[in-house]
Amino acid sequence: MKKLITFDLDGTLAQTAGEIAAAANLTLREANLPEQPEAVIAKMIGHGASELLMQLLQQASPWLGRSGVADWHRHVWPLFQVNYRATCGTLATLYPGAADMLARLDAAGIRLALVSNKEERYTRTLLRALGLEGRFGIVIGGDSLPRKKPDALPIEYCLRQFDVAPHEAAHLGDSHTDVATARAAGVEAWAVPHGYNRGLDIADAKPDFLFASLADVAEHALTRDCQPLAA
Ligand SMILES: O=C(O)COP(=O)(O)O
Ligand SMILES: [Mg+2]
Repeated sequence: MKKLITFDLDGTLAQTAGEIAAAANLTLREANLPEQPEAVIAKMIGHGASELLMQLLQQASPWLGRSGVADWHRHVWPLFQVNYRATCGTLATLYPGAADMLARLDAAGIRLALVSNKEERYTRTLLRALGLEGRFGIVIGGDSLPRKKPDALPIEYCLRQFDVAPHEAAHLGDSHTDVATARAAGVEAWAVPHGYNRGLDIADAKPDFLFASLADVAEHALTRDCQPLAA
């Protein structure tokens, strides 16, 4: 049994595309730029809010005029922060089985940590809204440490804090970034297919285990009995 499991948030534990798209489209409207469908914005999730705005502006480049994307980002980032602060945690929902999986792992004595690329202030707001405040021994956002996923640092930090060796740990995520982070830190890469991953098939990232559901993750973590989709 693993001693520590680190979890990605968006696309792994929670569906957040709706509230991120709402904040993004309100911001685009305020900036007189064309709105984007939620499905397009969902593919930009996974690198934090600031980078998502950068991608939105790159997409809008035909409408940006003479100012570059970086200038626009400086101008629009304060608006986006106001809007995301207002929507963060209002529309997001946990994927089925998320709360139960975490409770079961916690009860079994497995250390739990949250490693998201979302800025820490939004990460904490979201966890509170989802009823997961206090569930994780460590919460790391994209701006908590000098480097974020796919750098190994956030997971290495958790390993150090809990005094756990890499082979005793796993990272569960929804994206290529999560698999790459797990690899860089030397922990097992676990994945779920229900998330965002830029619209690509997460199986292509070759995680060590790919689970059909969060209930299967708990079953595997506790008994190693569950048959993953791929190994
Ligand atoms: O893009 C985000 O806001 C965060 O994404 P993550 O939780 O999947 O790392
Ligand atoms: Mg994710």
